[in-house]
Amino acid sequence: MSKRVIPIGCDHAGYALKEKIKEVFSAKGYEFEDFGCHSEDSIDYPDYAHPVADKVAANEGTLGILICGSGNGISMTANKHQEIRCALCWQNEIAQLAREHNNANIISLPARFVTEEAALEMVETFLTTEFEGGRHQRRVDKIACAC
Ligand SMILES: O=C(CO)[C@H](O)[C@H](O)[C@H](O)COP(=O)(O)O
Repeated sequence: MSKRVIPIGCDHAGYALKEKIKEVFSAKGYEFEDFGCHSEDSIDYPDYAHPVADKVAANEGTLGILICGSGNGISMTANKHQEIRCALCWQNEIAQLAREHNNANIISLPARFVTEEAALEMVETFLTTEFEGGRHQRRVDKIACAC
């Protein structure tokens, strides 16, 4: 799966921002695999977070995007997957550090608490920032547990 293809998902609170992200980043050459939801009708975020997490987990090097109201429920769900490091981000430097230090492979955005402009900046940063490795690799390796 090309790194330019981005699995994306949301709940009803994140629907409008998901559509904006797709519009803006499609124009920049990214493609999206959209796992829904597809309207602002109330739904349950785990039903949309798990498929995105499955897709990212199955395709090493792929980066995904999840969006809900607070960003919490959707990231909690994704982080149940062993291979997923989903980072809840609310400002650009957090998104940068999520990639540089944590090798996060999904960004979680809190649509009800960030501006559209801030969210788009975070997505740009997340998709274009590389993991630094080194001491951070050692720490990331320790996240996984056998429990
Ligand atoms: O925690 C959440 C899931 O990650 C989100 O904030 C949801 O979007 C939120 O709980 C939805 O709330 P609503 O009152 O059902 O719109």
